[in-house]
Amino acid sequence: MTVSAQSAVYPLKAVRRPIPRVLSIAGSDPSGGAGIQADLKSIAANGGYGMAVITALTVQNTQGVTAVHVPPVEFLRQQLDAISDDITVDAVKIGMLGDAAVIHEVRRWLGEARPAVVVLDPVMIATSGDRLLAESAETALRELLPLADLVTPNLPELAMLLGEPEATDWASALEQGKRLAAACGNTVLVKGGHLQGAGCPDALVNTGGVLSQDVVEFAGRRVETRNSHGTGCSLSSAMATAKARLGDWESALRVVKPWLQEALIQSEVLEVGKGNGPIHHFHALRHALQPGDFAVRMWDAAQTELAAIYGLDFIQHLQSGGLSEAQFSYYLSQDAIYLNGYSRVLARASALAPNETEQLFWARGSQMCLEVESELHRNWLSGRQVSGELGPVTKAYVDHLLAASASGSYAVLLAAVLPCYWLYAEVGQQLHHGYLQAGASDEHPYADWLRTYADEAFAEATRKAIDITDAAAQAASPAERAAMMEAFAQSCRYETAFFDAPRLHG
Ligand SMILES: Nc1ncnc2c1ncn2[C@@H]1O[C@H](COP(=O)(O)OP(=O)(O)OP(=O)(O)O)[C@@H](O)[C@H]1O
Ligand SMILES: Cc1ncc(CO)c(N)n1
Repeated sequence: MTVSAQSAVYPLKAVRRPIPRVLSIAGSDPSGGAGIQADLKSIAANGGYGMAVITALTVQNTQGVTAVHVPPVEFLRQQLDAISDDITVDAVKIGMLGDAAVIHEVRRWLGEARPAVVVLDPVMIATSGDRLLAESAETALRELLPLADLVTPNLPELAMLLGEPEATDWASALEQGKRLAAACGNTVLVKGGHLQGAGCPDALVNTGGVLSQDVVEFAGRRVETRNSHGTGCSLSSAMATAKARLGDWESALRVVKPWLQEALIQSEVLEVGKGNGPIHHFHALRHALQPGDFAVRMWDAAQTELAAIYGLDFIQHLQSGGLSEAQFSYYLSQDAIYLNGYSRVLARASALAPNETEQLFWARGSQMCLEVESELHRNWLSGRQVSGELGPVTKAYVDHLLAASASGSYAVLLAAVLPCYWLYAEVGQQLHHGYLQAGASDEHPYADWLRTYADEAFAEATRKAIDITDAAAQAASPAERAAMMEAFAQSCRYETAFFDAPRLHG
């Protein structure tokens, strides 16, 4: 076998500029879905540093454009020169130009600044059908085409630039693309967005041998959505960015097309406007968890078990006073055994804690468990008939906690230990409240026990334990967070089982 220099197993592309500096010269869309607003999002989402020189202001929302204001061209010149006097521009995307004076000014600037990559989106008419380029400026726009490396017309724009009728099928759109590319001497991105059918293809067309073939097609599925406002702006600025980063148009469209398709698919979550809504440029960005977010998720996950706990005979009879002495004694004895195991697990949390504050918090919790355990023996269990044998639910619950402590993840361990604080505090408060509501009778057989329940110091410790666990979730990886939710939910189920164990095993 001969080994050639071109036979790399995985031919890596040379990165041209890791974070290209990309300038958008375009109009403003205050609704944020098109124009420079879309361009800046698109540039950032595709790994570039975005800049913007505004050619025109539009009064626009997802339903249409109602006014256009083109500021003095002198001011445009100052903006463009301010950028190129100071900053190396790796790529330029040109969008809405408004009128012929603006086009001439941009043309002058391109001739002087000579940016390495120029993408021209020949914007004439908005998705809503409103004009964004004065009719008298169409000739000036045609003359600008040869200064661009890539032109990205939609089908009506392609037809207008050629002075031909609009293509109604993909094959004739590609033929028109070839004619425009040959006329301008550059690459044309022919877009299938305006065609009908299940597919939504795009193609890069260049008749000068720049591409691997004259026509390079990229198949795509049509996304069923009204949210197509600004797809053309987003595509052209993403292409400018990806070209500067990856070095060639084909590599650029290979990453940009799937990105755009996903942005269309996920656009529904944005819920912006009543008309043609924007696409979701940052669909790939995982939003960082904010403080309190994970606590809410855990609380939501605990609701089913909490409802189950309130429905248990044990809890209802403890509240009413009808609970049998045997079941109450079983519960107390298992609680003492459980607390001993729980104390060891909290000591492990203390050992894994990332700082002294948390180390001390769990160490104190661990110590408190042992104190409560001996108080149970001293004050509650000494006069009772109890076996002191390890029950099946107690064993399973403690084993689950020990397994979580063996996982080595502080965050997962905290999620496992939290329900014992949180659900117990919650149930305790409800039981105590119910006892007070019913008149706080001394005749209640479990009056002493119910009085100990609503302990403010324990509620405070519970709040702190929730905050620490929430913070640990913020620092955790997505996989670790999933394991946290699993460990938390499992402990919640054991909390329910623990209250139900006296009925089954007592
Ligand atoms: N429904 C869709 N599903 C998938 N891709 C689409 C859809 N609509 C448009 N696209 C893609 O979006 C890009 C822009 O295409 P389109 O032909 O809509 O441009 P445009 O008319 O200039 O956009 P704009 O709506 O911003 O004026 C192309 O890559 C096209 O394939
Ligand atoms: C400012 C601006 N530029 C371009 C378009 C094309 O979508 C638009 N709607 N608004």
